[in-house]
This record gives sequence, C-alpha cells and structure tokens, in this order.
Amino acid sequence: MASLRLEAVTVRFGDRTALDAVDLDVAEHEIVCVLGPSGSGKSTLLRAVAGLREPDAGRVLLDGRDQRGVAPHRRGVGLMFQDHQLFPTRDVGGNVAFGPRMRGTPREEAEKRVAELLDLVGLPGAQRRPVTALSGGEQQRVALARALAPRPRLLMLDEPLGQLDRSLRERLVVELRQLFRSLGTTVLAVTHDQGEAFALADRVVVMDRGRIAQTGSPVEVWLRPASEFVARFLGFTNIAPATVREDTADTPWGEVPVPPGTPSGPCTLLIRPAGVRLTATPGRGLPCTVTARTLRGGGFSEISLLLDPGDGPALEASCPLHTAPEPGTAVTVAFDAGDVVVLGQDTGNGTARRGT
Ligand SMILES: Nc1ncnc2c1ncn2[C@@H]1O[C@H](COP(=O)(O)OP(=O)(O)OP(=O)(O)O)[C@@H](O)[C@H]1O
Repeated sequence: MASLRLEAVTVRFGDRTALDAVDLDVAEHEIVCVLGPSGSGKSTLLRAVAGLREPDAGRVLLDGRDQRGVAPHRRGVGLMFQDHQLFPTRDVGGNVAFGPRMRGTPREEAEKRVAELLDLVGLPGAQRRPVTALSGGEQQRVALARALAPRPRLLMLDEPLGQLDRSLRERLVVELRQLFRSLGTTVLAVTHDQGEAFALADRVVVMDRGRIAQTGSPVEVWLRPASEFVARFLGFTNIAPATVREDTADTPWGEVPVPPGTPSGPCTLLIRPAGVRLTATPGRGLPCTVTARTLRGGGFSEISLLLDPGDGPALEASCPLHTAPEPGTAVTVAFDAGDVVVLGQDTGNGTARRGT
C-alpha cells in the first residue's frame, strides 16, 4: 500500500481553475474522503492522481515518486467510478478477473483471486451470475471487487455509493470501512454526501472552488467547522455576524456566551443546533415560537426544531425525540458556549497537511 502526496497541484480548463495549488497528504492505510459541492474540483483531484489528467503545475507523488509522465495503468492505482461501469456481457467472475487477466495473470490464479474477493465483498460463489441480474448494491460490490483485484497501491472511489438508496448506503459504508481496515488499503474517496464521508473516513477534506477549505477528523470538522462556507456546506444555519466582548457575544439573538479565550471584536458566529437549549425558566432567555419540526439523525433519535424569535433570524435547535414541543408552542431558549464556534475567513489553502 502507498502513501500519496499532492504538492501545489493546479489544474486549469481554459480560464477556469479546477484545482488551485492543492496540498494534500494521504498516509499509508489512511482513508481520506474529499467532500464538497458540485464543481468544487473533487473528480479533477482524483483524475490528477490517477494520471487521467496531468496537472498544469505542482506534483503528484506516490510513495515519494513523482508521477509526471507515468501512464495511468502503471501507477498501481485502482479506480471505482460512480456508475460502476461493469461489462454487461461478462458475468460476475469475468468482470472481477478483468484486471488480473489483462496483466497476464494465469487463469487458475485469477480464478482463485476472484473467489477470494467475492467472499470478501459478501458475494461468495457469484462468479457465473450475469451482472445484469444483480441489484444495485450487488453491482456495487462487484465493482469494488473488480477495483481491488489487481491489488492497487491506492484505491480511489468516486461517489462509490452514489446510486444506492440511503439504507443500503448506510449499511455498505460501514462494511466498506471494515473491509479497507482489514486489508490495510489506502483510500482516497470523493463524495458530496457528508454522512457517507463521515462514516467512511479517518479524515475528511472539504473543498471549495478548487481549494481545500478544511481538513480534519470527521468529529473535528463536525464540531468545529473552520469557516462559514464549511458550516453552511455541512447544513448549519445558525450563523450570524457578532461582536465578542470578553466571554459573551452580541448577536441578532441577543447575548450569547462564547468559549473561554475567544478574541474580542467582530466575527461570524455559529451556534450548533445542539447548543440551542430549550429552558424551563420563562423570562430568562430568548422567547421563541416553534414553527416546524423534522426528524433527524441516523436512527431518527433527534428532532430538529425551527424556532422563530420574533425579531432576529430563525434558529435551529435539536432536541430529543420524546421531549420535542409541537409547532406553535412558545418556548424559551438559552445558549451553550460549548456549541458556539467562531468561524474563520473562507478558503485559504495550505492547511491540508496531516496533523497541521
Ligand atoms: N473536461 C473539462 N472541461 C472543462 N471544464 C471542466 C472539465 N472537467 C471539469 N471542469 C470544470 O472544473 C471544475 C471542477 O469540476 P469537477 O468535476 O472536478 O468537480 P466535482 O467537485 O467533482 O463536481 P461533481 O460533484 O458535480 O462531480 C468545474 O467548474 C467543472 O466545470
């Protein structure tokens, strides 16, 4: 398995910069998920690593070796694209054996490898089934087995579960993570689905217009989005201009406590929905009316409440399923400094190295 390094990789299409001096390290055995809105440069990044598009500037290094001029099939990189691209005229075994056979692996050895891989992806004995007779999730597994068959140094996945329905995706993503862990595979995946990225990755990289907006563990990024762009991309909406004075901030929702050590002055503030608490003490806090409620969270254990504070922007609060008040209920809100985040400026680059 390999380590990957991108050094100031830039890719342009005419006057459009799809990747803008991107620095990124992926360690051996690490699973990194690149996340970002449509057009942010995710696929271009994969294509540059795979050698399907040479960078206009910068370097791609695999195990420390510059890949400029190395043909895609000589990079030892496995690619799995969104639409699986299985060969419809070949059966499952024929699809999985394709890579090894192209490399001249003897038939018997290739067949052994196919059997091992089909066991691994949970389709034992499926060699002779036509791929057209498989469900979407089964096709996904075959595509994965095919990508793993040539023993790639680095496996790259482009929207690996994009075509599947949510429940299947949630199950497969857990299986994939376990599989990559047990194989020790180095993985670079791209997706626009944050749930998928957070479930799969050791580290997520959020992209914004060809640059890296934030990199960190899923928990770090979820708890501390670096900028307004990242916070909004993750779906947070309680974001407002504020002015910090000592341990509180003036906001459109009144005074909000901020974490100790927050620098004074103007800033943009995020209050995570978990930090918007409904209190039982009327008169102390911000009076609001519940305007809507939505089920949230994997097991639907949480309710997202939309609150109207009368004057000031709407607020989102999260609260446990059993205690969620009905729309129309008058509530009082207090804020928890632990879920208040001072957001930085939007996209700077150069914060993408591991551990920085
Ligand atoms: N072959 C191309 N010719 C011209 N422009 C391109 C080409 N490929 C990509 N681009 C542009 O480069 C930018 C990045 O595209 P890219 O496909 O990498 O984004 P993405 O994040 O993968 O998007 P999506 O999630 O929609 O697949 C976009 O503005 C896109 O229009």
